[in-house]
Amino acid sequence: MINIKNIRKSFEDMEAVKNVSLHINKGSIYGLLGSNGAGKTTLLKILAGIYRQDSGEVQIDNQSVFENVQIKQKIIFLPDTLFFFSQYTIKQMADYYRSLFPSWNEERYQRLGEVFPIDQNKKVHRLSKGMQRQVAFWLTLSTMPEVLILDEPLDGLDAVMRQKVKNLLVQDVAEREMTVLISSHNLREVEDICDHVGILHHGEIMIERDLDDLKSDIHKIQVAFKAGETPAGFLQDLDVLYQESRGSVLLCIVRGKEEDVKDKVQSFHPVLFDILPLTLEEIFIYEMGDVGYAIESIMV
Ligand SMILES: Nc1ncnc2c1ncn2[C@@H]1O[C@H](COP(=O)(O)OP(=O)(O)OP(=O)(O)O)[C@@H](O)[C@H]1O
Repeated sequence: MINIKNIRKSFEDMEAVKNVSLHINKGSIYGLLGSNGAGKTTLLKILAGIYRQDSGEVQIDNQSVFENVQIKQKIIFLPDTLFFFSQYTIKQMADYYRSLFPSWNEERYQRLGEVFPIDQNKKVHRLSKGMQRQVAFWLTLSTMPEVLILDEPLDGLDAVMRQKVKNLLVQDVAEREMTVLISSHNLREVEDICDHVGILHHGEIMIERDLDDLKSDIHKIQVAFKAGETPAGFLQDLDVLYQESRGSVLLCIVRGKEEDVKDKVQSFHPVLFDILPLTLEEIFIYEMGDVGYAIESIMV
């Protein structure tokens, strides 16, 4: 559905996106993660047709996005800094969206008024930051987008509202195969809804995988040996991303299939051995460490 091929984008002499390729299937929720300044927002804006890439292709349903009005009516980009016309009420903003998007669904708009309990006659600018974000989702989801591009989408929402919004997103994906691309630093928030993740660093995609596959391929192990000494060859046998000693216990983050890691560790006859899954946040931290993003003593 979304195909990005070898795109590059520079701002003056600074290359923000370097030869990025991505494929996002229809009906999937893709988490775009990355360090500060990695190029996430630039990539999202290229995909939304706001920026034009310097080279490469960006296609949705096999059509180029930039200056393509038809495709742009199917996409909504919700930036981290929201825009509303000053002086407009929610109702007036809804009129504007209604005129802009042929796919606007009035029944959905009215139903979502129960999820977002805000008076439609209120001026959007006078609402709190979190309430403005609720309005943004209210209007956005009423347009029934085929592709939803979200930059830090849950910022400012309270815990109940975050859950409600996540449920609405998942519901639209399940019921009408909406495709969602989310960029967020809040990995705990995106972990439970994304099915794919891509990690961007210095403008390049480091990892792009199905989230379950990614999680099944990286583990935290705690291991200790008789006499407190790590046997020669133990670490060389494993694909270690990070290691730290705590007394006689060695803590490691290792890549590999769980069964293979278990077999290798057990062949060294440890007196203590635990293998634990990692959260997406931990995977992100250790993968970033592997490409030289400083991590020290952050084992959790
Ligand atoms: N309009 C612009 N003009 C010049 N440089 C820009 C512009 N927009 C982004 N950049 C630069 O491009 C790089 C990538 O920025 P971008 O906003 O895409 O990163 P990001 O991954 O979204 O970062 P963050 O997580 O901090 O929001 C940064 O070095 C930034 O300074």
